[in-house]
Amino acid sequence: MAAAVGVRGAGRWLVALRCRGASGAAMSSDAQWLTPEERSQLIPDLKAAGWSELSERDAIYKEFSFKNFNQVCLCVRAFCVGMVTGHAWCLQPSEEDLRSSGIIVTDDCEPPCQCWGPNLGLLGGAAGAITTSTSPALAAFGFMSRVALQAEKMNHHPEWFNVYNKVQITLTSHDCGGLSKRDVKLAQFIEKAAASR
Ligand SMILES: C[C@H](O)[C@H](O)[C@H]1CNC2=NC(N)=NC(=O)C2=N1
Repeated sequence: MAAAVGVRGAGRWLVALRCRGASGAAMSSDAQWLTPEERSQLIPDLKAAGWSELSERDAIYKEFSFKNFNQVCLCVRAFCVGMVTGHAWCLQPSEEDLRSSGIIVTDDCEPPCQCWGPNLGLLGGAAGAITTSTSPALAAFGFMSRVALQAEKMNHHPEWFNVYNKVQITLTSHDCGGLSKRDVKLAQFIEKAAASR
């Protein structure tokens, strides 16, 4: 899978390790294994962020857990979508509509929220308010979607497992049979994606 390429320079042997694809052709420099120096520089940062090294193979692992987020008060009795000449169109989405869009509906608006229509001002007492938040499962899916797009862009894919709000991720480079710079780059992206949820 991997080949050691010796280069004679300045009286000593410099060794660069490259990963090889299925055809046996050396892959781009981006596909190189991590050098020992890079490992000692980059892996501690990832460990500090919660990644661990697997004992059974050269890979890193982290579990992400998602909670409710985007808690906002939403007007449901008068959910106004626009205004023309002083009149707002008010929809009345059912709880079922909201739930099927991944919105959690509870009755505990805290603090009591006021309902505002776009360009309209306070809608007043006619509008009922509920607390809403996106479901943890949907938060996990959103995170996975962002990671999946990046993985496609890099042509480098995580091994992952998702149940409800948990996403377990293992990163390794199959063509290298171990960690490469691509794993570090993807792990760094994953950290950002998890932080921006
Ligand atoms: C053919 C395709 O380019 C390869 O199979 C890519 C796809 N994604 C990959 N992802 C990972 N993690 N390792 C790889 O070696 C790899 N190779």
